[in-house]
Amino acid sequence: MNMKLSKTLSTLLDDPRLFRQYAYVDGKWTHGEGGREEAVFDPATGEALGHIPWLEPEQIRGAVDAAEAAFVHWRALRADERCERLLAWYDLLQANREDLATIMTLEQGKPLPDARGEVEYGASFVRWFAEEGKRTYGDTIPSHIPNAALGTIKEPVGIAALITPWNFPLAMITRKAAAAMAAGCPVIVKPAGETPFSALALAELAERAGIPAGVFNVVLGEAAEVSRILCAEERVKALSFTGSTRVGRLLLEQCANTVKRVSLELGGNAPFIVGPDMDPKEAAYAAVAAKFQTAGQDCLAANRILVHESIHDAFVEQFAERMAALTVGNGLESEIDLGPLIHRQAVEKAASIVDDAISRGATLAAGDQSAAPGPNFFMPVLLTGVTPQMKVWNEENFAPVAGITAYSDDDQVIEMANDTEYGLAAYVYTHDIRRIWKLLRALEYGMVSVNSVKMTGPPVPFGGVKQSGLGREGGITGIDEYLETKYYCLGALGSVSGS
Ligand SMILES: NC(=O)c1ccc[n+]([C@@H]2O[C@H](COP(=O)([O-])OP(=O)(O)OC[C@H]3O[C@@H](n4cnc5c(N)ncnc54)[C@H](O)[C@@H]3O)[C@@H](O)[C@H]2O)c1
Ligand SMILES: N[C@@H](CC=O)C(=O)O
Repeated sequence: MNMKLSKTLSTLLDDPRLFRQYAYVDGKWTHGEGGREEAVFDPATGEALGHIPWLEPEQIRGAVDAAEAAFVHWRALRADERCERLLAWYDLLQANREDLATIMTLEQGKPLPDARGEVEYGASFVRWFAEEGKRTYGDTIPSHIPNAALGTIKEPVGIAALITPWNFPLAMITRKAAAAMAAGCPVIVKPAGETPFSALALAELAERAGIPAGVFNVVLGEAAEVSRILCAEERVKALSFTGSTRVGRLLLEQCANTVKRVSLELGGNAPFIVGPDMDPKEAAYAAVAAKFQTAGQDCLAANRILVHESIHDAFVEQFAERMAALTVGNGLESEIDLGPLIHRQAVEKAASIVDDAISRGATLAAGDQSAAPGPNFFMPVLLTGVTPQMKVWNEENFAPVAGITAYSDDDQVIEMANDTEYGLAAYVYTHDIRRIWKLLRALEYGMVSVNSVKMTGPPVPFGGVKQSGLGREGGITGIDEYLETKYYCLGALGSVSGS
């Protein structure tokens, strides 16, 4: 392990113990028994921030043993007792917000204000589910059987494996883990190899909050190997995955043998529809906000911007002006709007998407890559004349590449917007109530946001349709992913049971 570089990250923290370079299993910081490890890089500078061990298969199964043992006690706690421990975790997340944000900016690259926002956002799920755990009500069922009482109770499903991506390294964990833990389930988190340190800081704070050993575990290792073991394990009852549709499909297949509960939050290809009645400037500013957050590496990023032909040119002009004002640089510096992309392959993918669009007739309206401040940076790009034949239309570009297309009427834009295998989120900008209702109903998306860039938060049932996923996270439905419904029939009660 490179102590000099590790020291560099820890010296930036008020509490250096939040920077951990071990896995966390059964309440213990754990190294890999086979000596395998992986370096973690700052995408802004390319420097190694530290190293993480890869656990061996037996150690991954050891995490399942630990979770199995912890389940007995954790599920037996009253909901309000679990709530207290989760609220203590929430308080610690808030108290350590600045350090958590620094760790996140260093490993993920997003600007520090965005990282602070994500810590706040991630913590909000812990508070929400801490409370929601007290409301996992069952039902009373009017009996059709003589002298019987019927009903349901909710029980924790069991051990949950949580596999998460690098673009939101903290909130994608807490949205799952807090729901599972509030329901009474222990969790085994497998974070992305690019951003493990946020997950490990969460583990450190969970321990300080009094979450018992084995309830919150973080395993590290070769992604495909770890996932295969967790999916094959019969004792793991639920898998919740956030990441690409490609990997989501693989994991769904791998969970078939043990018939697990599977929740998938996968890729998006969000249309951003602008109606003819909109002020071009208002709509363009909103579209820039919906496109460039986290440098476009957001499942909710506006991927295809569809603008009514009557205001198309004015919209493009306003969009370009607003986009030109965005600053690109190291997220630790002040006044930065876009940090780096996660790694060099992401930059290469973005460049190939732009080249493909230009070769198929799109116009490069803005986006000079010679101004990029480093090899992992990609300057915002504006393409006009985008068509369905282009990758920028069909693929989730996950980069600061905006593609704009003109349309002529509502029926056409509905067809265009739905022309994708994805169905996560869609944006609609118009003040015409009839158009709003028509689009809202016709769009094949799990979430539709009208005249608002911000759409997420703890009360929201977050999730997609089509190949964007299965299930919902957050909201009153989020905890159901970790609960079984047990039906009971109490027979031979005598006439007192009523109906
Ligand atoms: N719908 C949502 O809520 C949501 C939220 C955030 C990100 N995402 C999606 O995530 C994607 C970007 O994240 P990413 O690049 O980290 O995704 P990814 O699918 O490459 O990786 C996600 C996780 O899966 C692991 N993984 C990678 N390859 C694997 C394999 N072969 N077998 C098992 N596990 C494997 C990774 O280590 C990581 O932990 C985008 O498609 C984005 O839209 C979706
Ligand atoms: N912004 C999304 C994460 C997608 O990448 C969220 O709020 O969950």
